[in-house]
Amino acid sequence: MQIVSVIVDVPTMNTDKLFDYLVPEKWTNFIQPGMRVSVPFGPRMIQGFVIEKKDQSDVKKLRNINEPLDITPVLNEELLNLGQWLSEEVLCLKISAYQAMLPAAMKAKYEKVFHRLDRGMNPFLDELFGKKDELRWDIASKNNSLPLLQEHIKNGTVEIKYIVKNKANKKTVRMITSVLSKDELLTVIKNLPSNALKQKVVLEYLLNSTKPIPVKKVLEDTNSTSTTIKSLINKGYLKEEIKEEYRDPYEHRQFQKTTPFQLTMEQQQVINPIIKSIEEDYHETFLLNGVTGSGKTEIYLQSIQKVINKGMEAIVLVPEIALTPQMVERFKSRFGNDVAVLHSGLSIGEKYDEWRKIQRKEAKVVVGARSAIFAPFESIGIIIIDEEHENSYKQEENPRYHARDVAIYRGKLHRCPVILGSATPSLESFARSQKGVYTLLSMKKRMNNQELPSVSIVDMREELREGNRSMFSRELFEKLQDRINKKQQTVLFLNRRGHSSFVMCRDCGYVLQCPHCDISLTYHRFSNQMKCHYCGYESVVPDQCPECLSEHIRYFGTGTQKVEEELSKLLPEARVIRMDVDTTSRKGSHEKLLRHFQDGKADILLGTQMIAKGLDFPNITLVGVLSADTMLHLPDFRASEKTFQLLTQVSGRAGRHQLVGEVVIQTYTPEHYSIELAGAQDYDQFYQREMMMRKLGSYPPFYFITLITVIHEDLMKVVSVTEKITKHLQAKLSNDTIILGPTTSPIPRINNRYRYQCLLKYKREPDLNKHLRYLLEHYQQQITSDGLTISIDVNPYIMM
Ligand SMILES: Nc1ncnc2c1ncn2[C@@H]1O[C@H](COP(=O)(O)OP(=O)(O)OP(=O)(O)O)[C@@H](O)[C@H]1O
Ligand SMILES: [Zn+2]
Ligand SMILES: [Zn+2]
Repeated sequence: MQIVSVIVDVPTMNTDKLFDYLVPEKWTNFIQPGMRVSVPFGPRMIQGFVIEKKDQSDVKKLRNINEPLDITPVLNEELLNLGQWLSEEVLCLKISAYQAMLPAAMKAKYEKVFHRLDRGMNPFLDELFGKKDELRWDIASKNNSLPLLQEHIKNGTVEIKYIVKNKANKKTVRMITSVLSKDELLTVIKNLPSNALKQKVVLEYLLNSTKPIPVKKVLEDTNSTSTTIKSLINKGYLKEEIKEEYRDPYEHRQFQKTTPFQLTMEQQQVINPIIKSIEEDYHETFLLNGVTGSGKTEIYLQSIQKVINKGMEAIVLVPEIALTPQMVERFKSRFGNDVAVLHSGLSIGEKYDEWRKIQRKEAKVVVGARSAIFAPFESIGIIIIDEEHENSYKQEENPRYHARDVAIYRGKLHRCPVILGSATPSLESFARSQKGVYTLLSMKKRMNNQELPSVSIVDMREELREGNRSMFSRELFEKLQDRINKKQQTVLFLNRRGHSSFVMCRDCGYVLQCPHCDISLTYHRFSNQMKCHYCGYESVVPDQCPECLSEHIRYFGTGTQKVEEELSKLLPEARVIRMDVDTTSRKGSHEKLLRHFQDGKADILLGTQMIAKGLDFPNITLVGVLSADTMLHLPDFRASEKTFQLLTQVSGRAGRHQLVGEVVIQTYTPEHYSIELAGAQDYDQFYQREMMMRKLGSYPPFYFITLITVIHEDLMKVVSVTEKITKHLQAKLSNDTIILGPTTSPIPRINNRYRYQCLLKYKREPDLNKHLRYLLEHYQQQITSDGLTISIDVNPYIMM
């Protein structure tokens, strides 16, 4: 008897365990762990992952699996174990861990159908089903036939079936070739009846080709129809075949092959220990701390080359926002078709195809955003995380994992190096390098010994005092003019995070709020509407203050559009490219805008976070930061760190090649240490200062933190559940652990649901996850049926 244990696609705590099923004889040898199967679960068919095979089960009456959904396993043994580990580490359901590892196309899609059981005479069913046995739910619903069908289900003439659909479809193309020799073809053509003109054209077209040609191309080139082709196939002159084709997002791009650079002394020193660990097969985590433009990417490329030479594979993670065409190009130009790329700009089908290249070992290197850490490689020789300090490596929904932790887990298993690279490492990572947990590798010099750009910090309060009301300080404006005269390029950076355009009454100070969330509405200039970024609520912009009826109500804050307008007034001759969510939402637009800038078709690149990273253009000699401190005031203990990192990153875009760079940072709080030290580009000093603050506040890296948020529409309930959770943990956890709460969350209400939280700070709580799991189980009933949400974030990056 063949039995398999399956994790089923039902996302609740109750079902977060293995269910046993029998494997019908015909599939005994076929079914393997890691395959997806469809299985009966209650009255439905659902998708599941086979975790293990066994001969015995404690369950008496087992049901059969319905059918396999894969030919080969989609999760290998390593990934199956990794999912188990992940679910324990971040307290998520196993099914969500496994789903996170696969491309979206492989998530189950369910279809409900009615199945006719009685073939007798029934006019209603005859009409509804026609000659078929099955009828799709949505069609029945459209016909308003559901109530009558319900009757038939009750008396057993119809049943409901659930079908698990595979969304993961492969792209295929129809190809044709001639099966005749050239001479035979010529004879056929000669003997064709005179009215078979079209057939003649097609056969003549195929005279000179021996390889299969896509049908589509033949039709286009000969201006014929598929009927013509079909009759030629029927006559036995042509042969048709179906070929699978990858959707290649970079199909139309040419990549010029690059060769490795001769490494500088500093680069050589840094790469030696990495190569040693590749050659001698041991795991080590390196923190590669190199200033912007010091040549970190070249270190990655040459290390990967070593790995490929050994016949092994490489994973490279890049923050989503930095997965620019320029970045992809650097890898594709060095390794050609060995590179697969995974990021959110690809369509579902393209992602699926890139993933399959990896699974089939047709790619050696994957360059991708966070989830590429689960690439199904089997002999990994190196894992690289570029810009390791980026918060986007933490997933902010279940499973709430951090790619860095997964990287180190896999690195240990594969006995290979893990490289964390950054000009501004996260405080946690740098602290670990100081303690010797990670090996620190530093590069302090830029290529060609080019100086880091000089930074000047401008106090915008001073500007205002001296009568300058513009969003540009006099210094920045002068420099902007100067670059335009010199035909050099400028990057203007506007920090939008934590800073949106809101509408305020100038008389009474009233700010327009979302009626469902305790947060102000954002003004959208293009549609002239107010929008809530949390729940999607929209309203028109009022021309009167709802509070005091004053007409002096208008929007504040600086959006990229507003800056663009101002630029066109002050510097009408400047050619500006604006890059933000609005101008880059269309596929390929990001790439196009950057190419424009690179080709010198613009003087100023104006943008948000998305231009802070990865840009490496020789003609950029000025970087202006319009509003350095907007992030500083967020209720987040990492606010200073984020500000420092971002300012350093943006500044690093200037003067990377021959020309010298300058940076102007505008701020209202020039005395804040994160701005001052970003200006001085002094990471070490910043690290010392910030560590002191973290120690004072009992924050990471001195303490671990876990954030519990309770959400429900009934405020009383939220308060009482949070209180009970806090009490429970107070009783269970050690006295050294700090428990803050219950308190309202920084955003107290989203979409009419109230939010309370409890923050844990601890040095050692080996049983914490056990206690937390107990709480989740305890509230399971209310979570499934009463709309209660308890979100647990181990090592949170968003404190709202
Ligand atoms: N050994 C070398 N010889 C000559 N040029 C090099 C060498 N290494 C790197 N470069 C070039 O120097 C420039 C900066 O290098 P790179 O972009 O790799 O730096 P980085 O540290 O990754 O920068 P950032 O973190 O700021 O993006 C690039 O144009 C790169 O091609
Ligand atoms: Zn008012
Ligand atoms: Zn809202």
